[in-house]
Amino acid sequence: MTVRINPSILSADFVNLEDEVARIPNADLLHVDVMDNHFVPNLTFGQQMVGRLQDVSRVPLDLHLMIDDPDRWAPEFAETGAFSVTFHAEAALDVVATARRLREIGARAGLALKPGTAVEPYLDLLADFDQILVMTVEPGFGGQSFLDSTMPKLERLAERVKQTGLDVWLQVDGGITEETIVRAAEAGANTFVAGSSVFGREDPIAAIEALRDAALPHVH
Ligand SMILES: O=C(CO)[C@H](O)[C@H](O)COP(=O)(O)O
Ligand SMILES: [Co+2]
Repeated sequence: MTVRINPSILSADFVNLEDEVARIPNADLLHVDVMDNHFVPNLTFGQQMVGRLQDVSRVPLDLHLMIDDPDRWAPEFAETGAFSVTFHAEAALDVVATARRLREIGARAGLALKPGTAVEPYLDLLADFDQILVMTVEPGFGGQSFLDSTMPKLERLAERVKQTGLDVWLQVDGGITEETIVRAAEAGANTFVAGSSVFGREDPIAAIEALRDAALPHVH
């Protein structure tokens, strides 16, 4: 069974990012939250910054785009060489065309769903995606509490992934701790984003391993 732990740089010290990135050598991917102050009420990184993070990180980048017009911008972020690019279904005009562009550029294509967004319209589109991100908090800020109400959506996705035999990673993001990671793993997640419970700890390497150990017995 595979458990992926992707620390979110949103909870790191923004004036020491190169040092912060070096604190998580045992992470699977570095989760980078791109926010445009329109899709969410917060502003973080642009392409130039993402490109520099890519240069200094030995861990590949997992971009989470919380931006308007991903049809236009997601491919441009993929051009930075990111390992995966995940955009929000609520913001996109054509989720399949955008996913195909990402794959053409060489990035894994991800689709994110806010807590209130239904999964049903996307269940037949899984073949076009490499991962689905079920947001377990409202996007915009780190340090919020995990929403259990999102777990049925994850269960439905896990069931469909199993039925189809597709290799689609199921990611959760928001409020992941050593306790909530168990519930998310039981519901079908295998890829876990953690901001405050990694970068907020004195020993992020140990925090990553603790999360991994907590999830491992429960992933499907
Ligand atoms: O996408 C995000 C917020 O929109 C972040 O990735 C997420 O909130 C991580 O932070 P924490 O683990 O502290 O909840
Ligand atoms: Co995120």
